[in-house]
Amino acid sequence: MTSETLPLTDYAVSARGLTKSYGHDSTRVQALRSVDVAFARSRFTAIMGPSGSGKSTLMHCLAGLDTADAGQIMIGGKDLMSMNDDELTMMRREQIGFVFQSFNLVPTINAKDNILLPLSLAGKRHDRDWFNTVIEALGLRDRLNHKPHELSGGQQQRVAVARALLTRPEVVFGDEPTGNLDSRTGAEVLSLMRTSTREMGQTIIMVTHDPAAASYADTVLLMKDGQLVGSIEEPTVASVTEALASLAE
Ligand SMILES: Nc1ncnc2c1ncn2[C@@H]1O[C@H](COP(=O)(O)OP(=O)(O)OP(=O)(O)O)[C@@H](O)[C@H]1O
Repeated sequence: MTSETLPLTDYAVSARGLTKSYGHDSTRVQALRSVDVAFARSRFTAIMGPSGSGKSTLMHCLAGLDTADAGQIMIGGKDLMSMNDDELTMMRREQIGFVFQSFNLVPTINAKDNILLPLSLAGKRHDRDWFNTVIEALGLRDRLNHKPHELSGGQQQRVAVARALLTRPEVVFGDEPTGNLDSRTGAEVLSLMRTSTREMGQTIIMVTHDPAAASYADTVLLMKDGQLVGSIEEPTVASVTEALASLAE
């Protein structure tokens, strides 16, 4: 079934007519121009495009971190735009995982407590079996008692990925998740993210500038001037690099 034929509720995340501008009058920038997009479950999608094309704005709106001016966003069958602040906070805590370039771990607590933090904040107990599955998959078993500064960059990012996966969110958003890692460590983290889509059914949406990172995704969406202008299935470094070059023309 192609993405066009699925009803919107069958997607982990979808948006229709998403529009967003910044500034006023002469400084006004149209960051998103009526974007329609849908992300099927258990898929790893990368969003790419030239600087200023609207990638971060799209991701921040989809994740409820920024507010679109108009349009509809559905996450797990729920309408994000109609939620009040409390509902949005709950949605972000329980249905959305985040992996940022800067890891964003709490420095004073160990890896295990960092991984459990979103559940602790929500006042929920963790499912031990799932915790063990995630820890084993990410190779973190012998690092759980270490504080972030006692871990390498790659290990810190694996802790952040584990934290994102632990709530079994509808979607994990990655914002240049390997931007601070060397290429070998980045490749390791990306493989683990891809494994989580294949073996755990996780849906992942990642913004990146790096064709090598994007080649781990199932699909690359291409943006230009606040619009989606194309997509690549089963991307390779070469096909992504070529597509980006033609966008820049
Ligand atoms: N807070 C803001 N205030 C004003 N303009 C903004 C703001 N955030 C983004 N913009 C503008 O909106 C447009 C889209 O920006 P966005 O950050 O989404 O692009 P991007 O594709 O993620 O860029 P990059 O690859 O450089 O991170 C740009 O023209 C940018 O200058």
